Amino acid sequence: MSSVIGVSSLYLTAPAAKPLLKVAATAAPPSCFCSPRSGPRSRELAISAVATTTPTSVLSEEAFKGFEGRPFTKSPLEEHLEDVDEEVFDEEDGEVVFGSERDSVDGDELAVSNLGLPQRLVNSLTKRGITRLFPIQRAVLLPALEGRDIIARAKTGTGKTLAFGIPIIKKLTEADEERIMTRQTGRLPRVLVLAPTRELAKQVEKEIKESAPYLSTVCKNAITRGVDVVVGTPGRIIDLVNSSSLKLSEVQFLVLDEADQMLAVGFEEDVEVILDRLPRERQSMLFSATMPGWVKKLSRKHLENPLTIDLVGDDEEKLAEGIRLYAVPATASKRVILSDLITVYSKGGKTIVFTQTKRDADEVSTALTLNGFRQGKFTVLVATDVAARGLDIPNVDLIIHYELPNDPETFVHRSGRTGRAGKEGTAILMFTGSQRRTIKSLERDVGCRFEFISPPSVPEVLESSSEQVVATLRGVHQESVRFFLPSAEKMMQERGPEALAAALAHLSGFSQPPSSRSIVSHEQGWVTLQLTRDPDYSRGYLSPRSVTGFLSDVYPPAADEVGKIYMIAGDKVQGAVFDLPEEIARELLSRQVPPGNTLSKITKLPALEDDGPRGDNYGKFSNREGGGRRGSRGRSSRGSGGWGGSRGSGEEDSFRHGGRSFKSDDSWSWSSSKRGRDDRPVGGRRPNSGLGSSGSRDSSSDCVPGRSGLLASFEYSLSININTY
Ligand SMILES: Nc1ncnc2c1ncn2[C@@H]1O[C@H](COP(=O)(O)OP(=O)(O)OP(=O)(O)O)[C@@H](O)[C@H]1O
Repeated sequence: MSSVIGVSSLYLTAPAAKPLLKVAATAAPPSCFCSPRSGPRSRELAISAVATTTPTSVLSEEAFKGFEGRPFTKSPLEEHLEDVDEEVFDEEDGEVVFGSERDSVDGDELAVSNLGLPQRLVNSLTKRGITRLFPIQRAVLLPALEGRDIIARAKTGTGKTLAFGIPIIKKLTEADEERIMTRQTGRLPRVLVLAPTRELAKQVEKEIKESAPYLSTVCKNAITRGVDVVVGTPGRIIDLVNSSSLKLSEVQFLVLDEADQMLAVGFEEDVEVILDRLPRERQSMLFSATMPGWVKKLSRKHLENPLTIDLVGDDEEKLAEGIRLYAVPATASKRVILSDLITVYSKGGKTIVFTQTKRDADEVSTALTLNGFRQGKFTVLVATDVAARGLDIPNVDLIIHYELPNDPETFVHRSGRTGRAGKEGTAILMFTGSQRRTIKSLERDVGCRFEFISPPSVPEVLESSSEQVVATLRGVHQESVRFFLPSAEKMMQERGPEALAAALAHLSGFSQPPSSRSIVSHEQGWVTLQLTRDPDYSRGYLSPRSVTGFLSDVYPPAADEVGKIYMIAGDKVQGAVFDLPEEIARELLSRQVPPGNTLSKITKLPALEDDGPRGDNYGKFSNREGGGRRGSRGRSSRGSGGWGGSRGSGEEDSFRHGGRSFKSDDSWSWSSSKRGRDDRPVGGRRPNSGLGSSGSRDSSSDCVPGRSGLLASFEYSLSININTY
């Protein structure tokens, strides 16, 4: 987990060659400096706000409004920093500010009303419930107001949009107020925000519009009417520039949102063309989860002396806090398990189910529908990875990875659709037996831990269904209730509380008694048994063959009917689990078993041994440079070392995984032949295939208005199953 747990401060690493650090220091207790991150390559400074200056740039007083009363004196640590040997810093990376999402500042220092922001901006932020800055917003604000170019990274859902939005809006608003500018029609845009997908572009537009309704922000149209902020995908922006509908000559602020994703969806050329056409005098901010070679090259060429702000770091968990992680084996009947997971874990709230391809999304959403999930039980969006990045749908409670993501970034972004803006959420990974090792890789890459759970048992599903139905009943209108009162009273007289229980059972979809169900295959009418053997009584290890032998000794029909036998993982226990038809299991359990053997019906699966080669594409696809396995490369020895890692732009997309070395193209045919049993399509589709093969252009088409519009837009590329109460 995080190496900075319990340290509520920002960490600053600075090149000693640039010692002019100015620190708004609240002297941090010495313990703050004892982070394990301290190492030969970095020095850390605990501060509550940081600004840097170079000999040629002077901090404007304005930038520090709201931080009055905290003089810019050198802290003892800052003085120490100035004595630090130059060699310990990586000159190439320039100035880097590390921090943590856990950073907290007491008091009202981060209250938006105390930051010297224009009153109009404060009012609209407050109206939206945004009263205090989040850590990334705090970290970006001061250097951005100073005019620095910035490269930044923070976890999902932590408010990156307003991190660049607030300083830019402040500057635009003040410029307008100073000039008492009449809002000319036909004025040219001063801000250009590039986003990798139209959904994300639309969302950024919405966020800026709601924060500064007095500015004119457009996603694609109305440009001729005069505009302050233009947000779009590179493809769309290029089209507009080429058709002379958009002129970039007045752009003062450029934002590249999800820069690494631009690369992944094939926008690199468009981005470069656009950047070449922008005025050189401008401020640029680049947000990126990873730093593949292309992004590094881009920032070297187009950003000036950028300040890097990294609130994720190499060692920390890459997921936002507040996301509970579960992994559930789904050896068969995945869709049934999916339905049960949603029932039990969504608690009636919003769920997003991620699949890898549109076809799978279609199938899953159809299956959910067929399973009767249009009864208003829950709200589910089934989506491919195109929805994984950036989408800010409020209050999503549950993410289900119906199929394993191809790389750690996709996992982080999919999961990050919940647990946003400091809220809690749950992400569940469905895996098959052969994917157990991939989960270990994922844990290592993302720096997270899964709790392994069993598919929900029938009683769990019943209980959750009942709770949800009860919650739904609370929403039934009094007027309607009135009509049913006479019948209810009559039933209560006849059957007492049972009458209500029957109604709940029916509404939960359990009019018929629930039959037993295997927790391995989830098949109805089957149960799962566990056999364990005391090593003192046995010669040699338990194996599937010896389990069958045991069954034929105890009750031969059981040996004939037994399903696939899974061995329990670990050296301590010799055991196996297997499915049997309910009747046969009952008979078997009534028989005497040889001493040292224990046979029981189970409702939770123990950890099982791997049972074959990986059945997934984890690590085989990735952003062409930045994603994939990086563990052993460069200085980030763990996790997404693409950020600041040493992987050069010239490297090919080959990476090691689990002892095997893949090259994307070669590995495809290898994987195609292996994947049949996984019930997934074969062929050379990349993870973003929801966009189509020419995904980048598709994604740059028109934006869709509003939240409902946003969801509706997925109908072009994704399947949706949205149920509302
Ligand atoms: N200071 C704040 N206080 C409360 N809510 C905020 C604040 N800043 C942003 N938010 C809200 O938090 C949510 C997440 O913000 P945003 O979409 O910018 O996150 P993000 O970091 O860009 O996430 P992702 O990496 O997934 O794209 C949004 O609904 C936004 O309105």
